[in-house]
Amino acid sequence: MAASRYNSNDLRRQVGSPRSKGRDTKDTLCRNVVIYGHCRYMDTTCNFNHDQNKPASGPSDFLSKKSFNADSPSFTPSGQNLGQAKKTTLSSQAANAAPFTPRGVTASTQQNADLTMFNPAGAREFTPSGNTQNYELGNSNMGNGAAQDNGVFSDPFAMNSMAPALANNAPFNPYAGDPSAVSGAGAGFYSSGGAYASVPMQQPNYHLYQPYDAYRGELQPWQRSTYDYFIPAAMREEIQKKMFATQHTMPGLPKLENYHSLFSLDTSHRKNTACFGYHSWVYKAQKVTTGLHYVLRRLEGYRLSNDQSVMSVMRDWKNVRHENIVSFHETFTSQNFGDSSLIFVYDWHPLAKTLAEQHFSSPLGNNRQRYPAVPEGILWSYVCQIASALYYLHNKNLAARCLDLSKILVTEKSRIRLGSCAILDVVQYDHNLPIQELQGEDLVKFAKVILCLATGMPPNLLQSSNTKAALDSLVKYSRSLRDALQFLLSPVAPNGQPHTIAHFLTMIAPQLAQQANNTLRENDEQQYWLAREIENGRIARNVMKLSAILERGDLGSQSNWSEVGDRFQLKLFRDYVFHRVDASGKPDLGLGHMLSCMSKLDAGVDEQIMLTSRDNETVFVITYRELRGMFERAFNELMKFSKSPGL
Ligand SMILES: Nc1ncnc2c1ncn2[C@@H]1O[C@H](COP(=O)(O)OP(=O)(O)OP(=O)(O)O)[C@@H](O)[C@H]1O
Repeated sequence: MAASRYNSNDLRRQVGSPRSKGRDTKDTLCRNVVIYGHCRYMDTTCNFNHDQNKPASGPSDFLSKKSFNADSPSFTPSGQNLGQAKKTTLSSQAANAAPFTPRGVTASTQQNADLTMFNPAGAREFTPSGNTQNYELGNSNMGNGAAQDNGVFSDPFAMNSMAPALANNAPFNPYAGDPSAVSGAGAGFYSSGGAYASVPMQQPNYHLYQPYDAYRGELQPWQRSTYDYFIPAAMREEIQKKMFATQHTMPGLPKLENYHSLFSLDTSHRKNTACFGYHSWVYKAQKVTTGLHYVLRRLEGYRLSNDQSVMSVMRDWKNVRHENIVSFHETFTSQNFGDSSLIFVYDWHPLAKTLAEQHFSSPLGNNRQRYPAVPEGILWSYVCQIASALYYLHNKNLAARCLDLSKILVTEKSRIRLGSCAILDVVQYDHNLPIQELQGEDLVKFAKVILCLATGMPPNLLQSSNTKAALDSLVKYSRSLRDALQFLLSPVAPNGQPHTIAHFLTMIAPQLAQQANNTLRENDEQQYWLAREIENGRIARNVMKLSAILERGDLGSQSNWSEVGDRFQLKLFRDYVFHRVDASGKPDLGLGHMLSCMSKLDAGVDEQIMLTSRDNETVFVITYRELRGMFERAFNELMKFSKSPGL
């Protein structure tokens, strides 16, 4: 077994100052006297000889000694319970190790570690100021436990790693704060390009929880702790609502050949036939073969007389893919609604609203009410997106045709998609109609959509009033917006050339640039939250695995499987991570502790933790690496008994 089981009483006995070796030191000249001329402990606790005239005797005289190690007198400052660290490496699996673990330990062992932590301030006096002695660097024991545990700890202050570079005997003081001295002292180690320029980079451990910088808002500490780990509540709510909307079902609707679980999306029974010349109904449905969700638009009572129209629409529209157009997939007829219906299948965009619903509180019908005008920033966003979609379609020799407030979809804040494309190409099929004419109509319809939103007039109200007068009334909007609408409404330029969407795009180039910038900013923000959720997803997976292992009782022929062997330590680890209590016995629900422990488990770092059984009778000192091995073994064992693919 990787970890050792100890009795907590044994451990407690180890806490405290290590004992002196009881060596006779009064003949040994105190090194502080040699280096500094005096020793501040001479009248108190230092037992060494402070009389320089008295000849040093015996082999312990440090002047004749080459090595500088933990046994040297001046490494034993009184008042600090550093004691004399053993030169031999101390394994984490030895019972005596835990209380003396100085660095890299977790909260549970930190209090004890404070006693043995190497304190640069406290050691200041031992910094050699002259070239009076050679350090045996490769062997040096700083008294801070850095060399413990077979190199498990990497101590940034340990000098072992610098030994080759400092072999030229130049004393190196890591606390001197003098970069030039560093490069001078260890020329082979540091490049001449700069004192720290070539310090070998430590590779980050990619498995540890490393979210981006903390949320920058002005929040209270208790709020921050939540915001620091998860996506904003509003964003999460929106995504959850979308998932919820996708799962909606409605009894009583027929099942079609390829689609089932229909759900009506219509918000009203009053349907107008203005768009297609037929009543149309909209359903969300799931495809039988793939389980994916789609939107079906049904034209009620439509009799297909010309197969040609359907063939040409399938050919032209099936491969139209643009971020501002609702993708069309297929069209078919159906008798399952009790009539002869023509059905068009589109992408499903959960929580989509039409522009009319968004700004005019649909249904429009014969609505003659005026609504608040839409702010110019949003209008420009719509203009740029619709223009981009039309540019794509016109370049493909297609026309949108169905540009209507009740058929353009909005998702999120102002994301636009042209919906119901391809329908008019079937129901008003005329292969002799010149496409340029339809594209010219697209521009005028486009202008009218924007004009409706800018004036707050529903389409029927706008139609009955003078378009020019409506345009002139837009005094609170910028000149460039009015010019853009004017351009779209006039079919030809003064030179007789027809206006095209390509010309229009050059006209609104500054707004397109602004729109692109807004999109990039949103993209950056989403990347930020995505990065955070990736970390959380990884941890959620491990929590699921751990829960699958623990408290499950028997497995195969082994009774109480999850309570014995490696699983026992995993159970104590679970307690350590999730069931902590503070000094007064109240639950400690710090998310930071949980996330950090779970990510260290995932990374299998060499950091040690102390796990204690609930009855305080058993204590384990164990590394995350060892726990990780147990975790994997236990889960793999579990998988052998399972038919499901696992996590
Ligand atoms: N592809 C889609 N994805 C998600 N929702 C959609 C999709 N297409 C339409 N919808 C939604 O279905 C609902 C009904 O759409 P519809 O086009 O019938 O609007 P309407 O206002 O009822 O228009 P009309 O009166 O002309 O039928 C709207 O809320 C719309 O947002």
